[in-house]
This record gives sequence, C-alpha cells and structure tokens, in this order.
Amino acid sequence: MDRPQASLATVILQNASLIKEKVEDSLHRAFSRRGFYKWALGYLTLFTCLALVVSMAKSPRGDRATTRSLLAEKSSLTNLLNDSEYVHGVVSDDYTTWDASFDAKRYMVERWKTSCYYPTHPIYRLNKLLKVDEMKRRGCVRRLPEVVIAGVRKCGTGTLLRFLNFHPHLVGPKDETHYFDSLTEHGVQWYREQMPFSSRLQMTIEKTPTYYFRPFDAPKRIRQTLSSNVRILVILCDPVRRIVSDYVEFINKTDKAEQDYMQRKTLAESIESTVFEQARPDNVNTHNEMVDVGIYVKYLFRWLEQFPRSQIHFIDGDNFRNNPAEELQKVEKFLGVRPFFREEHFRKDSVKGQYCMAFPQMTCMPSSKGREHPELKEWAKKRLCEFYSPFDRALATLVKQNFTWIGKNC
Ligand SMILES: Nc1ncnc2c1ncn2[C@@H]1O[C@H](COP(=O)(O)OS(=O)(=O)O)[C@@H](OP(=O)(O)O)[C@H]1O
Repeated sequence: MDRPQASLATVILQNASLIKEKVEDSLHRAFSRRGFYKWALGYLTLFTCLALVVSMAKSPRGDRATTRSLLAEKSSLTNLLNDSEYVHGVVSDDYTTWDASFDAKRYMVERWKTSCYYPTHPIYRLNKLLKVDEMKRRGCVRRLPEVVIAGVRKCGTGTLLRFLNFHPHLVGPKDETHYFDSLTEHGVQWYREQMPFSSRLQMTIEKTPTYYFRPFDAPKRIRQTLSSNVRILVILCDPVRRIVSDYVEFINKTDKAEQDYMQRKTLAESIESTVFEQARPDNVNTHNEMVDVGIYVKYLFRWLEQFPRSQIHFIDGDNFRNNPAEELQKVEKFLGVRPFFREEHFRKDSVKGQYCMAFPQMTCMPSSKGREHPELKEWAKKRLCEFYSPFDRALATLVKQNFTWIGKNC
C-alpha cells in the first residue's frame, strides 16, 4: 500500500471507536429521543469508514504506479515535444537508440509520450483520447495514411499490422477500410475519419490486402489521394501455400450467401479440381482468382508505374512467419522510425505454431486464422510450384530481392 494511503487508513482504524463515540454523541444531541436512529446511524458511519479503508487497500497498485511514472515523465515529454519535432523518415543520431532494457511499464510511458490516447489494454484498442489541450500540444489530428499495407491476402497482413501497431511511432485502424477498392465513393473525408488520431510523432498506417491486385488503378488512386511520398508495404509469401489458405478461408465463410457465391465462382469439390481445370496437371486454372493472385509480378508493374522502387518495401512472408523480428526491423528501417522490435519480444504459440508478440502483452493472431490446411496432393504441389517459379524469379529480379519460398516445392 502507498504511504499516504497507509497512514490515512491507520488513523481511521486507530480512531474507529473515537469516531463512533463522536458520531453517537452528536446524533444523541440531535435525536435524543430516538435511540434507534442514534444507534443505527452511528454504526452505519463506522461501516462506511471501514469500507473506505478496504477499497483503498484493494485499489490496483499497478495503475497508481503507472500514473505516477506518467506524471514523472511529464517534464521530459514537454522537452521532447518542444525541442525536437520528429520528422518522419529521417533518423537522426539521438533518435536511433531506445532504452533496450525497458519493461512493460516503461513501454507504456514511451507509448503515452507519442500517442493521442491514454494507454489501454489491449494496446491497439484506442478508445480514450487525451485532454483537448494535450491533443493540441501534440498535434493530434486524424491524418490520411502515410503508410499503406497493400497486400497480399493470406500472407500475414493482419499479423503484420497487429505487430506494427505496438510500435510507439505507428498507429492505424484495426479494420480494413477498403477505401481504394470498393468505398471510394464515400469520399476522402470519410476515409480520414476511419483513421485514429495521430500525434506529430506518429505515422498513420492502414492495411487492405486486396489493393495489391484489385482494382487495376488502386496504385494510382493511392498516389493521387495520399501524398506522393506515401510508403507501400507488400508482404508476399509462397503462392502455393497462399492458395490453400484462401481455399480454407472460402470454405469456412460463415456467411452462406457469400459462400454460395464463392462456391459458384471459384470453388470446386476439392482444392485440386479448383486449381486445375478438369483436375489435369497441365491445366492450371489461371482464371481462378486464387491462382491469379499468386502471380505477384503481374501486378507489380502498376505499382512501379506510380511509385519509385524506393517507396515500396517487400516483406518475405515466409521469413516473417519464422523470424518476425528480422522482417519488422527491416520495416522500421524502411519507414525511418526508431528501432523497437527485438527477437525477445516474440514467442511461438504451442497450439498453432505461429509467433505471437509476447511483449508488452501477449498478442497472437485471431482465432479465425491458423486453421488446419488440407494436404495438397504431391503432384498438385509440384505442378503449382513449377507454374509459379518463373514468375517468382522475374519478380525477384525486378525488385532485386530474393524470397525464401522460391522453388521450395519443386
Ligand atoms: N506470425 C505470422 N507469421 C506469418 N504468417 C502468419 C502469422 N500469423 C498469421 N499468419 C498467417 O497469415 C494468414 C492470414 O493472412 P492475412 O492476415 O493476410 O489474411 S487476410 O487476407 O487478412 O484474411 C494465416 O493463414 P491461415 O493459417 O491459412 O489462416 C496465418 O497462418
């Protein structure tokens, strides 16, 4: 228990009988003929005092400690905001280090310094805004995204955004906005309103995994609506595994109408007959969207037409699965934000076998992800690998980056 509260509690306890006497005495004078009221009210007061003591003893110590450290940090926060206005993308010398040994409490303080929201649990649920004056001081407004995770579906875009949201300099909406693929008519003001408030120390990031391949002019819309300096993140993964993940997602759609539609459009009775026309190995069904999405290089040109290569960062989704810290550190470098992610922050989930973020709080992928995959027949795996390999090699050459999955299944 804290010292001021402990001494108050002791005083109340030590003087309980005195308090009772005093209360009884004054009540006696007020209601001298009403002995029952005197007695009842005296005891009521005593119980109220005791309840007060118990509630003070029970109040969570962690919250008080966090509040104290937040207040203690207030002066350094003032310095931080006045002295050095952070410029996105420029890593100055005094901005490259972060207290490597900080604990969860320390993290909350660091996060609070950059944020427009009070620290909450879970961290990515932003629900309590700071006071108006503080918001103004920190330059808190809803900003259009400076970073867009544009794809690719089923390569870990959700986990990527969840993890990135732990970075104190990044903030984004929890849900996909789909502004550039299906909701453009809502207008840019609507789009802005989907974004959380960000301080001038933060970058706003959104993800909608369909942008990478649909609609054909998504890159152009993004460049015209957002700044031409917007950074694009694309996570790519083994297209053969990606197909299976897509297939599992579609057959598990809870919305029956959507399921029936997908069934007619893309699904056959088995994954092999969905992907190969008449289940013939020489007949990869490129009309099927599940197959087509994996030809990543086909869509790359649209992006390179709109953005210089230096503004697009490709994340190796298979490496992200096995080594999240390494890929997240590359993202930090690309965005020019202060290094935060470290290997010790991640722990493998024993049930689903995926990495979860273990610091500052345990965060794993949602339960709808990580479902069991049906085994793709060996011939189908090999044939798909042969089909994708030339496209993957062309992609690697064009972006000057190797990907760990290339040629893995053939
Ligand atoms: N930590 C980590 N590393 C690598 N990969 C991961 C990770 N977490 C999730 N996943 C896998 O990503 C698959 C879901 O991808 P997306 O989040 O892009 O899906 S979606 O398009 O938003 O529906 C999903 O595929 P399925 O296993 O088929 O569900 C996940 O297994």
